[in-house]
Amino acid sequence: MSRTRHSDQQFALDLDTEPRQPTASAIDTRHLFSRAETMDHLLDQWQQRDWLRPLDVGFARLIRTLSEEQGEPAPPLVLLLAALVSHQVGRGHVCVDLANLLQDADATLALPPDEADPVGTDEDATTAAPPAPGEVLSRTSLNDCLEALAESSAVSDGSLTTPLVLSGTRLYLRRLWQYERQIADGIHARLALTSPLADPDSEATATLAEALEVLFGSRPGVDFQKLACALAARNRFAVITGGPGTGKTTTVVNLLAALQAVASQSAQRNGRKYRIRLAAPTGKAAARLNQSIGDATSRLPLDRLPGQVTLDDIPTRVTTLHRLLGSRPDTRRFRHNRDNPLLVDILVIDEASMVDVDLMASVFEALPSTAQLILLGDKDQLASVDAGAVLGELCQRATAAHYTPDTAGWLASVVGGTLPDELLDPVGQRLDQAVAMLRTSYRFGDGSGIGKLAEAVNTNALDGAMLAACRDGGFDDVIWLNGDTRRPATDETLARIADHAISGSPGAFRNRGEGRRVNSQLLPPPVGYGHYLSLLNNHSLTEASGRDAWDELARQTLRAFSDFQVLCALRKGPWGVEGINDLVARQLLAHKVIPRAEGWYSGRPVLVTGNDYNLGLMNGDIGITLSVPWDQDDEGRPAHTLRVAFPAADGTDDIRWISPSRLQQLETVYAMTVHKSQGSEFNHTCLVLPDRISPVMTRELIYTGITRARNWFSLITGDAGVFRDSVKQQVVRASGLAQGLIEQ
Ligand SMILES: Nc1ncnc2c1ncn2[C@@H]1O[C@H](COP(=O)(O)OP(=O)(O)OP(=O)(O)O)[C@@H](O)[C@H]1O
Repeated sequence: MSRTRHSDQQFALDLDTEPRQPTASAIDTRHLFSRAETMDHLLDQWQQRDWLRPLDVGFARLIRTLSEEQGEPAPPLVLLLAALVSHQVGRGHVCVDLANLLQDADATLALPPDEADPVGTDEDATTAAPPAPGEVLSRTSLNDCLEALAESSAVSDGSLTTPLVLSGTRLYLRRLWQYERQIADGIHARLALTSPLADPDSEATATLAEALEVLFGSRPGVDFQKLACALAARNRFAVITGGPGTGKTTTVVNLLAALQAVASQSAQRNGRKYRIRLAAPTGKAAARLNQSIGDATSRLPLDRLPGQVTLDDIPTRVTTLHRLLGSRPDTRRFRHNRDNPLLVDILVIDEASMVDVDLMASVFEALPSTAQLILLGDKDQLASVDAGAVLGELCQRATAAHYTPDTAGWLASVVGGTLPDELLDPVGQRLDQAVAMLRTSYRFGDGSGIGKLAEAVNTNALDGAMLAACRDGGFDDVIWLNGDTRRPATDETLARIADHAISGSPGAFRNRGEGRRVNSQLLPPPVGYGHYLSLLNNHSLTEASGRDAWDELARQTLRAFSDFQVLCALRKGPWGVEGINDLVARQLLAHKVIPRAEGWYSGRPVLVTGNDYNLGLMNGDIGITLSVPWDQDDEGRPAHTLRVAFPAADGTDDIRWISPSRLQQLETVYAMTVHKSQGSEFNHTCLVLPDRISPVMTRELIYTGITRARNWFSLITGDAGVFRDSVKQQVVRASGLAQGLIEQ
């Protein structure tokens, strides 16, 4: 069978086609797999019900057109699978594993969606409901699918430029297959590079061991931070994963200091230090890392390290990945790529769980082939918004480590100590030897409810005792405001959320949240949004105040705003971000702490929802609207105007003031989705869960929501059972990255 190469441009056609007019005829299921028109009709009906996006159906249609142009009409089964793989990509999967799809289509596809019209209750009684995807797929088999795909000119194993790629039983959109390959190749090539540090008897290894001894000292048992440093130093690609406060930042700063010590002693490098860059996926995450990197760097015992390592050798500026790679307006292509690589020897990416396959592939493309890449992140957090779960997949085996005897021996000579047997594996894979998991949280002490609750959620151990402790004041730092009511009245609960959002309900915490110490520091009691608004409403600045004074007020207000954040699982409805934003704004207006509840007003907090390269704003940036006296009235006197204050993008303490009229994509942010909160941390976080479960409410989502709280966590549920049930739901994203690394 001949196959023709299609240009990439053809595949990039705008697939977001207009939906076709509804067709009233019933689907003749006998011809589903023999007539493309019948399959087309079925896909149309699924689209009309919002089960599929126009993009998914458009993609299937494009394949049909391209195949017909080749004189080889695509089998209807291929059209079906094309639409479904596109649907899955929209849900964050990199591919569809056909074996899983055929085994349990409903669960794999989450179709029909819960909120859609139930099948069989079509409003138009003359129209029979279309069969659901699960029912359609039950009429075929894995073999049929593989055969149909093998015969289609739209499919190849990737060696031809076809819109679909089949790898084993995994079916990909070509673009995503390419990203995955690029990542796997980049990792594999780096893991195959030999380093002088791999030789336990080399001078470089002796310097590394000496530096690690200075930085960490020796302690009984395994020091996982020291171990992580050693492994990451030895490999050109490494992952350090750990929950909140397990010392990822501390570890990486020590690692960079140790590597600079090795570089400065290396004859090969002639004393040249490494060029190091630090990056994070969002501005918010970059700003947070800036702060903690700065703190950790200032504690380095540089004078005791081997070599001449100075503060200048450890970068403290963290940039966003988009900025690092050189994003350009109106194109997805970055300035830095294979032809124009980054000038860097070591790149550290924090919050790597948020990086999707597309962006990660761009990182590998822009990195020089020998540059070292270190990923930091929490493997248990929600995966990226767009397709892929790169960090999660690379860390699949992190808990049990799987270190080989060779790695264990090397670690013993560099780090000291003996690894426990349960972390050893004589047949551990190459990647395992470059992954380290930090296991002790220094942020949450032993008594911390936030730490305990997060762990219980993560390990699916949310038992009655834990729920009772949250409900009945068993912890200093956790409250479940309405945990005593199984199914509270919606109005009452929403009113409670509104009150809580203003005050933070310190009275509901033990001792009103007073007198609590964390790491011997006395904490102020928990607050709500009333806190930052009172700062804003009671300042004493005037027209005569200089720009510095206004900058300082903005800084303080932004800091105070980050002391509290309501997080929602959902976007829409009364329990979602939209409903809660509206609810809180109305309550703040009723308390007269904001002048209006809609449009622009002093005190309005906003979240940027799309990158704006011209303004230098990134998706996820948060700003606060202030009334500033920088306008002039008709007589030339100073007049107040609204400006939105954003923290500087470069991680400095500067403030950027932007006129509201210039801001295009944004929303009010009294509430934000847990997804959007990734990479951020708030002193007090309130997680709102709705009154019924939905597929988006998963263990990862609840864990991410809880771990956004640094010191205080409150939970409000529309139905108590939803909390427990969400933790039982776990989503595994289909991808072939881990498999690809094994097969290389
Ligand atoms: N080995 C250690 N001994 C004592 N304290 C530590 C140790 N490692 C880290 N810490 C402290 O724990 C806190 C959290 O550390 P760090 O910021 O490095 O963790 P992280 O994993 O990067 O945190 P996050 O989850 O917020 O990104 C810091 O105050 C740090 O000083």
